[in-house]
Amino acid sequence: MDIISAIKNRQSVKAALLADPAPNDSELRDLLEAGMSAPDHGAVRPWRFKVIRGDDRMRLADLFEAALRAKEPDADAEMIATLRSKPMRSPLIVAVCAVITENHPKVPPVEQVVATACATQNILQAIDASPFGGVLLTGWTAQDVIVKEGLGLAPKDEIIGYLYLGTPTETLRAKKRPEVDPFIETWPA
Ligand SMILES: Cc1cc2nc3c(=O)[nH]c(=O)nc-3n(C[C@H](O)[C@H](O)[C@H](O)COP(=O)(O)O)c2cc1C
Repeated sequence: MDIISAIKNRQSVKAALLADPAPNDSELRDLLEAGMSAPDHGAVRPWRFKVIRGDDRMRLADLFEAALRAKEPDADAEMIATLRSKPMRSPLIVAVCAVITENHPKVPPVEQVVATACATQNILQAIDASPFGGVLLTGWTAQDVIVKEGLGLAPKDEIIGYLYLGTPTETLRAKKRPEVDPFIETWPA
């Protein structure tokens, strides 16, 4: 497939449809390397990839639970169990983070977030071109300071999302994408 068709046909795979085998360390490195060609004002390289594999997903579940208990002391067992189950859906998670350089003379925090998002998209595109599948998910935990701290981040930093990875258990059906024309305007009108 040519590159333009590959971009137009990329799609995510539901986390629950991602099973073993997940990319091994070498395969994952190759996928993450696609992030290195993201546009990046000032070459700040704000992205960090926290790899959480196999049983270590339980540690992420522990962190999510601690954050929930702090946020909602009355959280019941069902809420806790639902949250804890999230990281267990796929065999491998990469928390894609932006470590923000504050007071950068040229590159405001929003541009560092955008650069990390661009890196994420490159990685999603690489995943789509591989035998593996992936999806970027967030939820409230991505903004939570306890989760950030547990992942080794400061409150100023951002969790762009949790990239769930594995091998798709179903063949994907092509998705219909929106027509681009409604999104195009000539300015000034
Ligand atoms: C920053 C970000 C966070 C997202 N978080 C969620 C999420 O928490 N839950 C969800 O169902 N989709 C979320 N999505 C959307 C999915 O990643 C995905 O794009 C969506 O399932 C549609 O699939 P597609 O990529 O094939 O169009 C998020 C997307 C982005 C860019």
